[in-house]
Amino acid sequence: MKRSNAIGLLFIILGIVIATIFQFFKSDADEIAHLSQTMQQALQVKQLDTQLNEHALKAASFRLVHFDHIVQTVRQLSDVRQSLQQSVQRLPSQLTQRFTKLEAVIDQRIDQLERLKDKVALARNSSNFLLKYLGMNVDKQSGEIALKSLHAMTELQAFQLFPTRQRLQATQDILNQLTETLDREHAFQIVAHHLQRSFELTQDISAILNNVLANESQEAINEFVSHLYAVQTQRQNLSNGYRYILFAVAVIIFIALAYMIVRWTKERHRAQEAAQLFEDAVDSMSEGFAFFGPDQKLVFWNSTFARLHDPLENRLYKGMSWQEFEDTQKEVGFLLQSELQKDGSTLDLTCDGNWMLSANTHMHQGGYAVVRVDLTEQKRAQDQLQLAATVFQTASEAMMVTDKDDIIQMVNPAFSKITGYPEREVLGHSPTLLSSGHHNAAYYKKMYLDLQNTGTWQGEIWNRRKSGEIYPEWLSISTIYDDDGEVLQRVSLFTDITSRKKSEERIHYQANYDSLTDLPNRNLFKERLNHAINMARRSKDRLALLFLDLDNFKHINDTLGHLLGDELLHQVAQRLRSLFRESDTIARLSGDEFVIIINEANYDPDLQHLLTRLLECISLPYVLDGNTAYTSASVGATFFPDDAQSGENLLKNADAAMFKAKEMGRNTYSFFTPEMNSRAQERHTLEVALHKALEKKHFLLHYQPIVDPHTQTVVSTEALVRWNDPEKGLISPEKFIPAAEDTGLIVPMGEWILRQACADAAHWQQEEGLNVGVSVNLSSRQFMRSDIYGLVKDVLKESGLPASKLTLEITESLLVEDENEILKTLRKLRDLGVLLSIDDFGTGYSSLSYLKRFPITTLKIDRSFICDILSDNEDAALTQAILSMAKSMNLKVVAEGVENAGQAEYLKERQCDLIQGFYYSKPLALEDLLLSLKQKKLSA
Ligand SMILES: Nc1nc2c(ncn2[C@@H]2O[C@@H]3COP(=O)(O)O[C@H]4[C@@H](O)[C@H](n5cnc6c(=O)[nH]c(N)nc65)O[C@@H]4COP(=O)(O)O[C@H]3[C@H]2O)c(=O)[nH]1
Repeated sequence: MKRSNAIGLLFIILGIVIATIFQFFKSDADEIAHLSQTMQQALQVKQLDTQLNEHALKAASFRLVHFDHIVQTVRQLSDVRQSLQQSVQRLPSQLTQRFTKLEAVIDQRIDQLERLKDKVALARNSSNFLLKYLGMNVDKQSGEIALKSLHAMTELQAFQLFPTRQRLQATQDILNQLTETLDREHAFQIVAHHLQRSFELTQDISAILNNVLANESQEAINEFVSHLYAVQTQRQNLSNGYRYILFAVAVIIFIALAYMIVRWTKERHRAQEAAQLFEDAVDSMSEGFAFFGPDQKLVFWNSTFARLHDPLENRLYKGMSWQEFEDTQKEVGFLLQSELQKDGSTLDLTCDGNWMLSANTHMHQGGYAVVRVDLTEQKRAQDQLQLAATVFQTASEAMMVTDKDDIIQMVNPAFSKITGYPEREVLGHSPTLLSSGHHNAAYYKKMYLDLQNTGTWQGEIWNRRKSGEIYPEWLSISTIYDDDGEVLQRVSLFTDITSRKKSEERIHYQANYDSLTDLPNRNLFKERLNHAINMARRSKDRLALLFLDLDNFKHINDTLGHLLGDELLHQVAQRLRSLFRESDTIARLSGDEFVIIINEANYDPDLQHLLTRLLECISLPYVLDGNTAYTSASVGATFFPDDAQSGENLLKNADAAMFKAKEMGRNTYSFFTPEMNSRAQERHTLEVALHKALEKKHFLLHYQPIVDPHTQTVVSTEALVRWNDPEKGLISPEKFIPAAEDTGLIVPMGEWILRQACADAAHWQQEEGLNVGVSVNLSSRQFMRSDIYGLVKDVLKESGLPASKLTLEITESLLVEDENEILKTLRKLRDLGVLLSIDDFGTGYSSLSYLKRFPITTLKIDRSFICDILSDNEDAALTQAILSMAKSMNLKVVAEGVENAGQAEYLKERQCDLIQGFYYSKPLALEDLLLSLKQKKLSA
């Protein structure tokens, strides 16, 4: 029997016992209560009986005026007797018998009382009669008789009051005497008769009273009561006995119950412990486990099961049906994939990326044991293993696994590809078969020690391929240890870094060398200079730094083109190399600037001699693609530690000295002196001031008219920037434009100039009604460094100036830069309708072919040709050639720098389209220009 059933049965029995006991006690209590009630009734009977005695006594002694009390008491007695009769019926038969007896006695007693009442009533009537009679007839008789009658009456009454034997005799005697007397006195015979009668009645009353008082009833009642008491006591004792027994039974049951409860509690506790142990054990299982009972309801699941079903979001609950469990899984899309296995289990992929093996076993008692094995890690490991195998097979890095004795166990295809050794030729061999002999024993010893100490080593190593070729590789070795910390295997990974080394070298070269001359560039120069300074500081030597700038290189570049310019630079570098020692550093800083670091240099004549030779060497003719070109150099020289302590300052010094050499007429050298610093300082100050001036808007524009000599009308103007310094007044652009270009300030400055010029021209066009255009100079650097097309488009839109009224003046040097980009931008500008003019035409690159490619509209002949046009045949011829060529190419020509009428006339005669120069007007402030234009004061 199951424990729960046993407990149920026990409680049922207990309930029955308790109910029976309760019933028993209830009936027992009823019975006892009934007995006690009967007893009370019996005592009441006894009490009434006693009262009846008293009433009888009083009645017999004629002390009762009436018999109401007797009647009432008799009635009460009858009622109580009736109740008692009913009560007695439920009592044992012995009591019934006694009660029957009692009833008879009571009946008898009531009879006696009835008789007593009658007798007493008769006696009292007789007495009353006698008294009345005597009272009425006392005068008719002798006093003796009356007295005797009264005496007899008195005696009689005394007897009635105290009916003793003596008094009976005495009363009898008196009555006898009276009777005798009365016989003679006939009139009083009736008295005698009544006295006799009263006497007899009194005797009867006394007899009845005696019977009444004989206490038969009391005896009967007492007997009944004592029996009743005995029954009650017996019943009480019996009840007590039962109580004790029941108490004992209750105690036994209670002890038994307590024992059972304690046992059950212990067993339950043990069962709970066992269940807990089971749950803990199941809970600690790495497998997920859940149990659905025979009713298909979820009874239990462990934490692994909960974790694996995490996406169900705590929707598992005790009592959940199998169907509900499956529906919930579907609802949340728990299973992404499920593969049936041979053993009936399934390999599932869950929506949170876990893999698990699921088996649902149907129990023979019904229900399911649901087991989930988390295979995520295993799957991952498997995948990783597969990945590792794939990586091993497909990696471009060579991999080699050696055992603890340094014997090759595994190599991958990349190993064979790099080393040229197929796997079978290296397995079982030592990696030393790859040794190139490039490294000494110390190198390998260091590697071995590192591996022993840290388990890893990495670095560059040169090995030998099967073909015998030596190559560099980047090798990383790591060690795998066993559980005891002993070396198990070593894994070596290496890549062939031949090409990387080459590209590193290339990158290093590009970062540090000038590709045109193969000389160190500014970067490497700085490094070398600092190194040389440190060395010189240590060895307390002096070093010299030379700054060399080619004279008129720009001109050569412009005239011969940049390819030949480059060739010239290349040849200069070769000449420099041939002049200086290997230990000296020759570097190209930029363009035509070279620097030379001379270690252990002295002011001695040797250095001066070297400098002279340097100048001579540079000024020798250069043959460039069949053309002979000449150049010279200006060289500045400075010394460490005499002139400066740092590389930066040394370079500044050498630069300043080179400027000095330029000032000295070029093709010469100059040694740095402290005064030269002030010049460099000046340039720096200029740069700072320019920044400030731009911020504070200290620039303004002057406009120089461009005149059509044939009509003598102003067709356009050239905008020329001025720096209006609050202290120095107007400063010429030639003094600050180069600095603005060097610092990049030319970009914001040029933007401002273009905006202002277009705004002014739009003003005089629209407000003043002057149909005059404007030309704006665009510096090559400004052109290269900003989005000129976007700027021009915006500015035209903003100002409202027609594009055809804007001419952009560019220099020839711009056209030889990055041709394609420039061409694209110029074409876009031209498409806008803007005119494009080549400034300073004739001074630069003399190939005219670009004029065809670029959308140029105007050529501006440089004023250096105009100024001697009347005296110099060459200038005149060149001007003529430009004019003819322009005409044939349909280009307009502006001659600038025209200072006199002769020049103007000359140009006009040769069909020069436009003229600009002091002859017509100097550059004017806006107001002055407007005034002149309005007054048409432009003709010379
Ligand atoms: N001796 C002489 N000179 C004459 C005569 N007619 C005009 N000039 C001067 O020649 C220069 C013409 O400008 P440029 O060739 O573009 O040469 C300009 C131009 O290259 C540059 N420059 C001036 N303004 C700007 C500007 O707004 N932007 C840029 N990027 N450069 C500018 O500064 C250079 C010098 O400008 P300026 O000093 O204004 O000098 C102006 C002008 O004053 C003449 O009959 N005789």
